[in-house]
Amino acid sequence: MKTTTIVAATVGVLTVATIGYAMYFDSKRRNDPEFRRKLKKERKRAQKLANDEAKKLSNHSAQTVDEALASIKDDDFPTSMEDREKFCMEQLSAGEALFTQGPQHFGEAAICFYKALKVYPAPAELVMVYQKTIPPEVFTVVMGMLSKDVHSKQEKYYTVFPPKEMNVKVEEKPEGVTAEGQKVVRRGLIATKAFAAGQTIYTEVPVISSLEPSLEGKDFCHYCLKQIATKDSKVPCSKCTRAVFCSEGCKTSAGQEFHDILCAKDADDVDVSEQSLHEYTKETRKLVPEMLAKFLVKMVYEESQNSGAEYNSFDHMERLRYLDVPAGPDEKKEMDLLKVALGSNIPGIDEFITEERYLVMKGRLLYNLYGISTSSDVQREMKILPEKFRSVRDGPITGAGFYKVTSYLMHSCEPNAKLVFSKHDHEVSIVTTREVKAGEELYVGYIKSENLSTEERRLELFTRYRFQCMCPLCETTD
Ligand SMILES: C[S@@+](CC[C@H](N)C(=O)[O-])C[C@H]1O[C@@H](n2cnc3c(N)ncnc32)[C@H](O)[C@@H]1O
Repeated sequence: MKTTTIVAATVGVLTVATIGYAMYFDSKRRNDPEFRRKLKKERKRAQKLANDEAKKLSNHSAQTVDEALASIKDDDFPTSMEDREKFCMEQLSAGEALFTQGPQHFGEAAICFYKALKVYPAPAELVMVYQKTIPPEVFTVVMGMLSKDVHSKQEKYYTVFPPKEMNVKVEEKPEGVTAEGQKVVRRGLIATKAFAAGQTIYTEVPVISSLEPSLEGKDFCHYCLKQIATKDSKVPCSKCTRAVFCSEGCKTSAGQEFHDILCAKDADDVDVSEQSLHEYTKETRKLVPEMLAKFLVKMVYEESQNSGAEYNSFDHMERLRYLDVPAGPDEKKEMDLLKVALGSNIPGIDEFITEERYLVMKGRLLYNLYGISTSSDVQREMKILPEKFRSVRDGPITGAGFYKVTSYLMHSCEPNAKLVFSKHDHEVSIVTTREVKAGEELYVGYIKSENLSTEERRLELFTRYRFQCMCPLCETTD
C-alpha cells in the first residue's frame, strides 16, 4: 500500500474516533503557549533531523510492523487527559532521540511514534507532522502499524458485538451487485438460541432518542420519551421550558449525555443562538438534525468517561448502511445550525462536520432510526412526520430512536419477531411472534402487512422505505 493511501485511510478513522479527547487537547493547544511552543519545537527539530537522516535510511518490511505491534500488544495506555499528554510528549521525545541514533533504531523509534499517536487527540494532524518530519522508513512503519491496528479492530468488531447475552449475532448475506459490479452485502440478526413464541430475545435502550417535536415540554419525558402520568411527577429542566423529564434520573442522564450542552435557556438575557436548531426542528418537524447533535455530544461524553470500551458509538454507527442524501439547501442550513449549536462546546466541530460527513451521518440515521410508540394517547390527529421511520405503528409516533443492535433487523411481511415498548419508554424489547430456532434470522414488520396484497405491501414498502421487499412471502407470491 502506498503511504499516501494509508494516511488517507487512517486519518478518516482516527479523526472521528477522538473528537472527545480533542475537546481538552484543542483548548490546551489554543490556550497554552508553552504547550504550543513545545509542539512547534518538536516539529522543527524532527524536520531537520529527517532531512539529515533521509539519505541513510534502510527499508523496513512488513515483518518490522508485525514485530513492533507484537511488542506492544499488552501495553496499557494512560487514560486521564493529563497522563495522556505527558505520555505523548515522552514518546515523541524518545522517538526522536532514537531515530537520530541511526537506522538500527528506526524500529524502536516507530514504536514510540506509534504510541504517541495512540494517545494524541488529533492524530490526523500528528500523522501529517510525522509525514513531513520523521524519516520515511520510520513513517512507513508507523503507518503500517496504524493501518494494521485499525484493520484488526474492524475485523474483530462482529466477534464482540452484539454482546452474547443479547442472544443474537450479526450475519452478512450477499445482496447482489451494484451497477459498477461491486458486491453488496446486507447484514441481518440471527438468533443464537431457540425461543418459544412470545419470548423476549433481548431488550435495548437507544444510543439517542428524540420526541416528536410537538410533544416537547408537555407530558412526555425529554430523555426516555415516557408519558408523564401526573403533573406532580414532572421534573422541569432548570433552564429551558422545552424539556421536561419524568424523573430526576432522566434529567441527570439527559444533562450528562447531551442536554447540558444543547439546552437553550429561555431567558432574554442569555445567548440563545443554540435555539436555532430547536426552532428548526419545531418548524420542520424533522428529527434527524437535532438527533445528530445529540449523538455527537453523547459521543464526546462517552469519550470523557474513559469507560475502556473498545468501540464507541461512532464505531457502531459507522458500520451501518445509509441512505444517499443529496446535498441541498436544507442540508447546508442544518450543518450550519449544528455547528452553531455545538461550536462553542466542542472545539474542532467545524472541521469535523464536513458536507460529506454530514450527509453520510444524516443518511445513516434516516436509514436506521425506529419510530417509538410509548403511549396510545398520542393524538391521532397529529400529522405524520416528514421523515419516514420504521415503526410498529401506522399512525403517529411518540418519537424516534437509534438502536445499535435493533438497526440490523430486516423486514418481513411474515415476521417472526416484533418490537415491544413494554416499559412505555424508549427501551425496546424484541419479542418472538412464533417459535424461532437457533440460527434462524429474525425479521420484524416495518409496516403492518396483514390484509394487504403483495402488490400493496410492496408499494407501501417502496413508498415509505424505497426498497423492493424480498421477504419469503413476497418472493413466493410473486
Ligand atoms: C436498517 S436496514 C436493516 C439492516 C440491513 N439489513 C443492513 O444490512 O444494513 C433497512 C434496509 O434493509 C433492507 N431490507 C430490509 N428488509 C428487507 C426486505 N424484506 N427486502 C429487501 N430489503 C430489505 C432495505 O434496504 C432497508 O432499507
